[in-house]
Order: sequence, then structure tokens, then C-alpha cells
Amino acid sequence: MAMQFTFGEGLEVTGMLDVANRYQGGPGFIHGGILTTAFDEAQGMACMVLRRPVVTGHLQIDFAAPIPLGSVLELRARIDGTVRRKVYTSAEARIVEGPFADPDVVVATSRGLFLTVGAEHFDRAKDFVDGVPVSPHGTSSV
Ligand SMILES: CCCCCCCCCC(=O)SCCNC(=O)CCNC(=O)[C@H](O)C(C)(C)COP(=O)(O)OP(=O)(O)OC[C@H]1O[C@@H](n2cnc3c(N)ncnc32)[C@H](O)[C@@H]1OP(=O)(O)O
Repeated sequence: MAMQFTFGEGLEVTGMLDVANRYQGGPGFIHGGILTTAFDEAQGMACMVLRRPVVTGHLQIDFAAPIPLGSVLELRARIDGTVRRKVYTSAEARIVEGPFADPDVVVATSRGLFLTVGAEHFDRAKDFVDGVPVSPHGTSSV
């Protein structure tokens, strides 16, 4: 989705998301599915250090506080460990700009299991137009 990523020291990746009006769920606040997507992308991006494709196997989100439209969210994500093809990741979100901004408050957390896959995983979709990547990282541009 339309996030900006920076790769920090070690294994941590930081993603920034402008919470646009089109991301609304309940009146005035972000949709939970949008926040889930942002975590999925950030944690998937953290897996890039492995230099192997990954897909999400399991994602668990804790929505700790409402996030108003107009906020800027910072998501910090990392790999916590790997076991064979399994990649354990976690992330947390903070509002860093907007009326509810407080960089000391974690408004949501995520734990995700990613699996490394071979190129054949994606080959199955290559004949479909919808499978054509629309951004440089092969992620969606919502
Ligand atoms: C390049 C930039 C990237 C930017 C970020 C992009 C992020 C976006 C990522 C996505 O959203 S990907 C889209 C959503 N995910 C999918 O479509 C995946 C659909 N599921 C599958 O394709 C398969 O289920 C999957 C590849 C995840 C696993 O199938 P496999 O046949 O490869 O797994 P296998 O059965 O061999 O299991 C391997 C290990 O993983 C474990 N495992 C597999 N799926 C699991 C699951 N869902 N939950 C927990 N554990 C799981 C399994 O128990 C086992 O553990 P052990 O090694 O200990 O035996």
C-alpha cells in the first residue's frame, strides 16, 4: 500500500502511513483491515533482509486504541526469529502526527508468521493480469 519505508540499524524496518479518508472504517477512524494491511506490508518488508520471497501465513493484530483519519502512523517491524522456512515477526504502531499524536503510546501491535516460498508459488498467477506488480516492490498501491 502507499507507505514509505526506511531500513534502520539491525533488523528493524520503519513504515509511515498517512491515514487518508479513503481508509475510513467507523466514522472518523481507520478501518481495521487497512491497519492489518499496513502491518502485513511492514512485517513483510522486514523479511526482505532474508533475500527470499515470503508470504504471510498468520497475522494477529491487537487494536489497542482508535486511530483517527488525518493521522500519520509509524509502524516499526522486525524479524524476531526463524525456524526452517518460518519467519516470526512483530511490529507496533504509533501516531506521530495528528490530533491524537503521542510517540510514547503504542496504538496497535502485530505478530506475524511468514513462510519463505520458492518462485513457483507466484508462477501460478503469472498468466493473470491482476498478478502484475504495480509498485517497485511488487506490493499493492492502495
Ligand atoms: C518484496 C516486498 C514484500 C512486501 C511485503 C508484502 C507483504 C504481503 C504478504 C502477503 O500478504 S502474502 C498473501 C497472503 N498469504 C498467502 O496468500 C499465503 C497463502 N498460504 C499459502 O500459500 C500456504 O499456506 C503457505 C505458503 C503459507 C504455507 O504452505 P506450505 O505448504 O509452504 O507450508 P507447509 O505445510 O510445508 O508448512 C511449513 C511450516 O509452516 C507451518 N505453517 C504453515 N502455514 C502455517 C500457518 N498458517 N500458521 C502456522 N504455521 C503454519 C507448518 O506447520 C510447518 O511448520 P514446521 O516447519 O514446524 O513443520
